[in-house]
Amino acid sequence: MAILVTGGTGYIGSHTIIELLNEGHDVVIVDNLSNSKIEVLQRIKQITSKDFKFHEVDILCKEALEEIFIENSIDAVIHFAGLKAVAESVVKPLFYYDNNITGTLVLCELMEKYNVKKMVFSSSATVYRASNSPLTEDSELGATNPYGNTKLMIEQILRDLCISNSSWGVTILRYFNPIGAHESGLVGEDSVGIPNNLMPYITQVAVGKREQLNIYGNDYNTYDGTGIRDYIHVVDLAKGHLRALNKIFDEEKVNVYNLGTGKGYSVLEVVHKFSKSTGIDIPYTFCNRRPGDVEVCYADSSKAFKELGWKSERDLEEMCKDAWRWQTLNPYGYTEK
Ligand SMILES: NC(=O)c1ccc[n+]([C@@H]2O[C@H](COP(=O)([O-])OP(=O)(O)OC[C@H]3O[C@@H](n4cnc5c(N)ncnc54)[C@H](O)[C@@H]3O)[C@@H](O)[C@H]2O)c1
Ligand SMILES: O=c1ccn([C@@H]2O[C@H](COP(=O)(O)OP(=O)(O)O[C@H]3O[C@H](CO)[C@H](O)[C@H](O)[C@H]3O)[C@@H](O)[C@H]2O)c(=O)[nH]1
Repeated sequence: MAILVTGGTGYIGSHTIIELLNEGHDVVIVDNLSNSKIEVLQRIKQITSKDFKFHEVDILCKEALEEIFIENSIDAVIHFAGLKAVAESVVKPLFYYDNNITGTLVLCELMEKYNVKKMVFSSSATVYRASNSPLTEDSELGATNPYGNTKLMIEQILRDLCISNSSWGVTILRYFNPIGAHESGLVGEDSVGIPNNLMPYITQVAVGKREQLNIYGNDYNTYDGTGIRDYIHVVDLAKGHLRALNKIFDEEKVNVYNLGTGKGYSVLEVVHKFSKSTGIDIPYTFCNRRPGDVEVCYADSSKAFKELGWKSERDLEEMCKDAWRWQTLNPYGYTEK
């Protein structure tokens, strides 16, 4: 198939493209490089020895995006492009609503115009109220910040599109906490500035870029007091997209799947596993809870296994080792320094 990948130079997109190319798909990438680096394209080529197309285009720019639909015969779209920093979304809601929602509307309008009505969409576990883990796809929904609202709104837009015309087919994937990197150490997460997320912060402490990890809260009602999440290896997550692609041509128009491991780990467990896997101690200090954080969040991913034949295969140790390999081989990410 020929797949248009929006946001394809980003963290999850780049890993997914490697899997798509390895399975023989044709790939056209569109990304405005607002949160990614062009160097990743060389790395993908190095790993796969395959060619693909790249367009530096903002998906809000309808004319430029339309050119891509005119020039390429596309079968389906995997839509990763979006802004994802929760705290930033609280400060800049209009920026987030515009980029994520207007961007999706422009994309869908062109998909309809050029009769490309099949999409896999990146949603998030953040759409759940998250009070009752394990979370199934039917758990109660509700977002607490503009970023989460954009995901919920886009899910609704895609549902309405499928109701409007039966030739639309959409698979919504709700990711839990992707971490790790490609085993080659050539492709990984290149956080801009101070990382918000746990694993990139840990690896930056390990490499000496940051002094210590701040653990946000040790007074949660969990066995060691720290928050529990469902960490999933980014390569397992990427592989889930290939299984999801088969589903968009199905009878059922909208399908929703959790992509997680089904297992929750506390912050302290992740820190200890990282130290054990790499031999590096991570100094940490406990501080206040981070506003908006939930206590426990992990997936019931049995639906993805039943219907897509997908399940995660890599364990926490592999996630830590791969994240560390990426960090040590690329202390400054994709840039030299
Ligand atoms: N990483 C996570 O923890 C996580 C969890 C759940 C859901 N998601 C979702 O998965 C998707 C991919 O996440 P990621 O971690 O790879 O993020 P990322 O920031 O690494 O990748 C997103 C890519 O989209 C591009 N982009 C953003 N706005 C664009 C626009 N208007 N036009 C063109 N390109 C644009 C960015 O430059 C970036 O390369 C996002 O939609 C994100 O919300 C991520
Ligand atoms: O420096 C840090 C960073 C994180 N944490 C803790 O580590 C856990 C994981 O935090 P992350 O920021 O890595 O991940 P979140 O679960 O908070 O959020 C991520 O996963 C969600 C899906 O579950 C959403 O997609 C969200 O956008 C994405 O950032 C939380 O308990 C958090 O409090 C720390 O203690 N110190």
